[in-house]
Amino acid sequence: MLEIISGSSVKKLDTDFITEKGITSHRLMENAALAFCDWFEENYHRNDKVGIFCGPGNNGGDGLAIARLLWRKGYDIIVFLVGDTEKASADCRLNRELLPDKLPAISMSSDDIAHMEFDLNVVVDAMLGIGVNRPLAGDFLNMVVKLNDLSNVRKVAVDIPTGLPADECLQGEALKADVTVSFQYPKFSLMFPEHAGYVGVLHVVGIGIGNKFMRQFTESKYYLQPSDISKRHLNFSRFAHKGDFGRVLLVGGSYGSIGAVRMSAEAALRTGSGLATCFVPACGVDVIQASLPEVQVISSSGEKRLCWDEGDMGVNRFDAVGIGPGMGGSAETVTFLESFLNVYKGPKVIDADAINILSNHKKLLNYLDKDAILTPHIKEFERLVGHCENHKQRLGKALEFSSEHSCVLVLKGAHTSISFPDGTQYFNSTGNKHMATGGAGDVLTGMITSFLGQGYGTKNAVLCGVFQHGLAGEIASEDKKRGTIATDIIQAIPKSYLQLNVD
Ligand SMILES: NC(=O)C1=CN([C@@H]2O[C@H](COP(=O)(O)OP(=O)(O)OC[C@H]3O[C@@H](n4cnc5c(N)ncnc54)[C@H](O)[C@@H]3O)[C@@H](O)[C@H]2O)[C@@H](O)CC1
Ligand SMILES: [K+]
Repeated sequence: MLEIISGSSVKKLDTDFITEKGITSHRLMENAALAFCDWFEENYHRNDKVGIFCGPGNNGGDGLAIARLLWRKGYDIIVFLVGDTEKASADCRLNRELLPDKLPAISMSSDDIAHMEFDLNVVVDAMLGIGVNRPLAGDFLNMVVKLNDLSNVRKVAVDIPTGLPADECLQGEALKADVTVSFQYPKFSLMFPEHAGYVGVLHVVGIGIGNKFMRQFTESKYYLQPSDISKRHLNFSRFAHKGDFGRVLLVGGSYGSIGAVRMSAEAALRTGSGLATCFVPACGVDVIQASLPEVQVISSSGEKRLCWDEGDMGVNRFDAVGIGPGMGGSAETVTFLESFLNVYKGPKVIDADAINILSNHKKLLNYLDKDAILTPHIKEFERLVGHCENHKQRLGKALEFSSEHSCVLVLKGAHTSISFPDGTQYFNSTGNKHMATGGAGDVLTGMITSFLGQGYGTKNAVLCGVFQHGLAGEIASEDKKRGTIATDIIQAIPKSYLQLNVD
């Protein structure tokens, strides 16, 4: 499990680690540079022309160490020094002294920056790291603007893109990296969607600080890794029968929006549910039976919209329920949702239109409990809790909501966050931009519901569901890119099990 800790904790952690291990800060910087270079060698050729832009702090020190190590490996390197070298940190100074004489290092004056012409394939950004404490100005700003304007050049940020604060939202400008290679722990601000265009693809490389040591710094924020997920999966014996894999109910649909609940049901089956049933308005019955023969269908008496008839409608025989996709927000449906939540007492995923109904009828929030998982995207979330200025505020409100209503809150998007009532918050590491397609959320609902039905328990179900949904999206988009659609994600679920080595 990778912990996400604040910039100030990172500094304290580094200092404590150095003291306890009896190593120098220079050694830790060398570890960081070596880890970066291992990653770099796997991704870039020696015939690439690499410009390494170094500032005067420890981020610049990393850059200078990286320059020395890559140069020794035969890369074509040129170093550009930005900022006041008189103010260089001790480790930056030391790495400057260790640069081989033959490795070109150019101190960039303001004039040089203004007139600079680039002939580079790769930019390595080591101007400023987590020490940034004010918006960029002067030479740093000018250099960043110039680098951002370059096209056909890959930009790789060391630890964090220059200008991006570790814990806050960006004010002003920052380097727009294609890839960010962050050391040991992903910084909090790398999770914010408003920073996506600056961070690019995020990689985290270890620099030798063990998890055990980091525990004392925990801020209850975690970045999910494949190994965290594999161990949360249940094993089933060869004597298992369909009842062991759970009976799930997917509730939703309205005239013109039956596909949503159908996709949730198919996703649940592909995730392993033994039996999946859809509860839809009458107009949806034939659609589902004809297109998905593996599911059973319960018809609501409402022709075009879900209506609650009477009694408990037998819903408590299901092990888990996913409710909301495509159900709309008509008056009958509001009554339906209230009756459903009043009657059904098992684990449930509440999504899409059901969330919008909760936003418009706040008294229904009283039905939330520890077995409820809400999965809003950002707009649905803000309908629920009100407008947020930025993602940092949203993440704070997600934790508040989860604690106030004792439920799990999944805030969907890049690095989907999962907030628990005990104050822990997990961030997803799988998925990509090609998953931003209609129906992807319905697939997630089906997957989490399926894990709930298989007896995973709320926490394991939601973590496995979110992670594996992203993984299936990555697999689906490998050869489809922006042509990926939600049903492709469903088709890729079986392969996501193979990748996690879960049978
Ligand atoms: N022992 C450690 O702390 C380690 C740190 N590492 C690297 O060190 C980095 C942090 O180093 P530092 O704390 O020295 O910080 P930085 O290298 O990010 O820069 C700090 C310097 O920049 C100045 N500064 C801040 N905002 C500025 C702005 N907007 N414009 C111009 N100058 C500005 C500060 O006054 C300070 O002098 C990490 O991001 C990481 O790359 C790694 O080497 C791993 C080990
Ligand atoms: K940087």
